[in-house]
Amino acid sequence: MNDPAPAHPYPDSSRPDGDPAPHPLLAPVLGLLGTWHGRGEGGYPSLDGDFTYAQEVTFSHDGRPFLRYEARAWLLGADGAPLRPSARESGWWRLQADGRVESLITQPTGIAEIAVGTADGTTVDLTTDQVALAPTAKEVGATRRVYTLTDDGTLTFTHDLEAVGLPLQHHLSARLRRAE
Ligand code: HEM
Repeated sequence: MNDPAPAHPYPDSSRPDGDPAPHPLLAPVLGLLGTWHGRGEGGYPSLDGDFTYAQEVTFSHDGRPFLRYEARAWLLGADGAPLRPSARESGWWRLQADGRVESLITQPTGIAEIAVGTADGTTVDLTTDQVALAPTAKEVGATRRVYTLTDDGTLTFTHDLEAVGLPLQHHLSARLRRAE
């Protein structure tokens, strides 16, 4: 008979002062570690009007020089109550010695992105390097994601989108507060 599976000996941490200690290359993104909650607004010229959403975003690490990234959003009604689940995505942000970031992000809508950019301790700015689309995915050409930590502990997020034949432009903006 097999032994019962042991607990994972290398759990993720979402704290800068936790165990394991973050890898030194994570220095420019330490301020992102943790779980964030907040609200945002979105729209796109091809859509019927704008929308309001809530989002939960988590950045964690296992001591190696990459972040694990996970984001879930849900749409909100005019009264602020949840309407339905919306976009979710997860991925990996690989920190390089010169502050460059290489990220791999996938979505259940059939879109896989590789985005590259920089992290400087306050802002992470990622622009598409490559997009791969599943056969039935919507046509997405590029994105730009900018995350900014402000002095009052807010994480602002903007997401520009080039899709369905339209040029790169605003799709989302949100303000998030740390939940833990
Ligand atoms: C917080 C995250 C996001 C939210 C709340 C959101 C919300 C929405 C909503 C409400 C729609 C309209 C269709 C529907 O009702 O489901 C939509 C369409 C779309 N979104 Fe997003 N989205 C998010 C992230 C993304 C990301 C990361 C991408 C691409 C990388 C993306 C690409 C698209 C595309 C291609 C469409 C279809 C446009 C069209 O067919 O005209 N979205 N999004």
